Amino acid sequence: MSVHAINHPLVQHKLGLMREADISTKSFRELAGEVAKLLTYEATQGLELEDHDIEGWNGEPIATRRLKGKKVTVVPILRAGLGMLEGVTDLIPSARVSVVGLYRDEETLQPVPYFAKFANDIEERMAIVIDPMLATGGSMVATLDMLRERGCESMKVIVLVAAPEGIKRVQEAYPDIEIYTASIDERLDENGYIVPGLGDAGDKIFGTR
Ligand SMILES: O=P(O)(O)OC[C@H]1O[C@H](OP(=O)(O)OP(=O)(O)O)[C@H](O)[C@@H]1O
Ligand SMILES: O=c1cc[nH]c(=O)[nH]1
Ligand SMILES: [Mg+2]
Repeated sequence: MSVHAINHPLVQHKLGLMREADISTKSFRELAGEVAKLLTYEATQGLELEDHDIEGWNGEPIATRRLKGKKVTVVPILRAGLGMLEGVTDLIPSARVSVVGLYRDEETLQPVPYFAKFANDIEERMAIVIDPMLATGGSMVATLDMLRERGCESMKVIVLVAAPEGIKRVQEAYPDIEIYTASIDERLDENGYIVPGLGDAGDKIFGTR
């Protein structure tokens, strides 16, 4: 597995704004979508192209290229993953959306599933799983397990912030998966929150803090 920490200036600037203690719901939500879009640009670098000959503006043939390869399903992990969805589908408008609902039990830090609805042909698609926070990794691994059980072979992960603990957990369960993130942060605190992190991303996106 490779972890891609994206150091692009726009990503780093926007992530820095998201870390401000008194950020508004509006700004946090907008920035989550913007950073998700920039990370999607990076995560799709490897998509395959094929030759495509067309007739150009003056009637002459032009050799162009278009996307080949696998179809995509984007998989937001509820709730917070929804805050990244539009940023991703802006760049991949034809993607199907498969939704996984999980929350992390505050005491045990274990993921508790409450919803799942996948694209019908999930086994033919590349899944891009999106969630702002990769903390212990429990929610991400549970989601990847659901996808793999349904025959999905090709999976990528996009998170805004990742803890080393979460990366390790995903790496152990799925050695071949690529993770794209705006930052690998220092550690988890005693409550399983990423430090320095963003705080509770779901609450900040939905204004429920
Ligand atoms: O890596 P983990 O330790 O599993 O933690 C990360 C999960 O916790 C957060 O969701 P939360 O449980 O707060 O649900 P929410 O999105 O509904 O707020 C976050 O959005 C991830 O899904
Ligand atoms: O730092 C964290 C960890 C889990 N979930 C969050 O929203 N933030
Ligand atoms: Mg939350």
